[in-house]
Amino acid sequence: HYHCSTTCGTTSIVHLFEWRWRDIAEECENYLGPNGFDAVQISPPSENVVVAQPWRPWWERYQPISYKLCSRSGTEQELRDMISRCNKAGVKIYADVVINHMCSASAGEGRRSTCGSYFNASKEEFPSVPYSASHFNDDKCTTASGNIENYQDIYQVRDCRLVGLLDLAHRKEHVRERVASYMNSLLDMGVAGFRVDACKHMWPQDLNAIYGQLHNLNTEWFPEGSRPFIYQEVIDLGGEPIKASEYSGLGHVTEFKYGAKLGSVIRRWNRDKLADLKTFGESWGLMPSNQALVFVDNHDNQRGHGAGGTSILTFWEPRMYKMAVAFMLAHPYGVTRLMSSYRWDRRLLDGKDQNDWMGPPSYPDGSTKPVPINPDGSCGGDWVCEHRWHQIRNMVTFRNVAHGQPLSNWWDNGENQIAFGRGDRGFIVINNDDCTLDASLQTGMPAGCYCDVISGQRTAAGTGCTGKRITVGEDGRARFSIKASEEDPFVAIHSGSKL
Ligand SMILES: O=C(NCCCOc1c(-c2ccc(O)c(O)c2)oc2cc(O)cc(O)c2c1=O)[C@@H]1CCCN1C(=O)/C=C/c1ccc(O)c(O)c1
Ligand SMILES: [Ca+2]
Repeated sequence: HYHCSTTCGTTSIVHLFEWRWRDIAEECENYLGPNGFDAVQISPPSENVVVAQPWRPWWERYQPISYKLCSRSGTEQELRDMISRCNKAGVKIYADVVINHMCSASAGEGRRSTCGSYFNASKEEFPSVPYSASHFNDDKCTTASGNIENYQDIYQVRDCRLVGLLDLAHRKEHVRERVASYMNSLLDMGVAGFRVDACKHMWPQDLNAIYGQLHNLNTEWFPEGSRPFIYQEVIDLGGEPIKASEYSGLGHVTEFKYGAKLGSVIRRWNRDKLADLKTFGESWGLMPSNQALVFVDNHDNQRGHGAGGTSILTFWEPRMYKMAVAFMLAHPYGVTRLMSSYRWDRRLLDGKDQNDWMGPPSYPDGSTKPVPINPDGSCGGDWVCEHRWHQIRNMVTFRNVAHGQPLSNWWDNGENQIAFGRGDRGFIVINNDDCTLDASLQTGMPAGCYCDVISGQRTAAGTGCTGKRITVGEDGRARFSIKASEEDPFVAIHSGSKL
């Protein structure tokens, strides 16, 4: 209905990176469901190698040992419990699945794994799956080292080892069956979709064969015949022969150009300016909106060296970050994913963070710490919880309320002041100039008083605003005045924030 503040079109995914299953279950019930988040992307739930050097890096979870469901985030039972509780709270679970490879060839042998399963990397033996040497691509790879040496060679990129990771042979029926069985075990538990890791390194035809074996969603929570939502990680910033478009017929694809370009515009690099965003979308070389999974930053490129390079905005630069996230959530392009991070001891040296490998807040034994929620709703410890910042939370609601409405009433000053609406459901004004924005703008909204959801929101009683108040006249116009010095130099109103 008109004021569908949380249910009309839940549209945002939040990546609760490295969170434990028990904390995710709590978050679904206490926060994500009530605030209209669509889904949680969880870290890889499969058993992975325990890396000692560097000590327990975040990327150890991208080196599988088996498809047993025990990891740093918890046990299989805790995973099942979390999925059930989140589904009941109206929050879907999308699992990050690592199916291109197993662990590094140099990971040794023994039981240094999160479930204690035996493996022998040099002999390519993973008895808990089972995989053995014939299930890897050694005979297909043509490089001397067996590793990917040249990203311009599409055969190497698919059939050789990515940084030494044992490359699975998806052309073989046994491997396809094992991978599909792993994904089906998650679907049968109630998972609603997948973030498929490193898709650039797998052949579309093999992925198609695997996806074709996937079950429908569990009917305990989803309508009969529902299919998993799939979004594929393909790091394509141009310059490589492998394109995101090769995968878009199989499911959504991550659009890494989005965060890179948005970061450059908001940082005002290379004379990029906010007014240029009037045409943001396919004309910028991005993929069609209905294929795109978009984000400002992700778990890898927020550490500086990942895809998108140095223009990527992160929680380390909160003022620009909130502006970028607000723009992304207000703009109709793509399916939006929010990053929820932890802080680490960043140590920049010649532009590279020496500690970019650091894992989540943890105890001396390596186990991950819980996420404490403070009385004011922020997170304690080193958990950043960007998704709990009120500006971001309120823009998730904005996106839900504006779901399906077209971009409308664009205005800009030719520099770094812009405004645009979503039909008659929402309107946002952003000042990224060094001077005050002072303008009377056509909002397309019904006349009345609205609360700005960035500087505050409607009071619980719905009688007043805790932040700025915007009056829209009978002609749909409203006056906006935003100083360049404000902590958050942008204003947003929507039909759910009307008094
Ligand atoms: O220096 C590193 N890696 C080399 C540069 C990044 O290359 C990687 C890419 C990668 C990077 C850029 C591309 O264009 C591309 O096609 C692939 O994807 C991965 C996916 C995995 O599941 C596991 C990995 O170890 C990687 C990886 O190392 C450190 C040490 C090993 C892990 N790692 C890392 O930096 C780990 C990075 C990582 C891990 C998981 C991811 O999903 C991801 O996107 C990156
Ligand atoms: Ca591969």
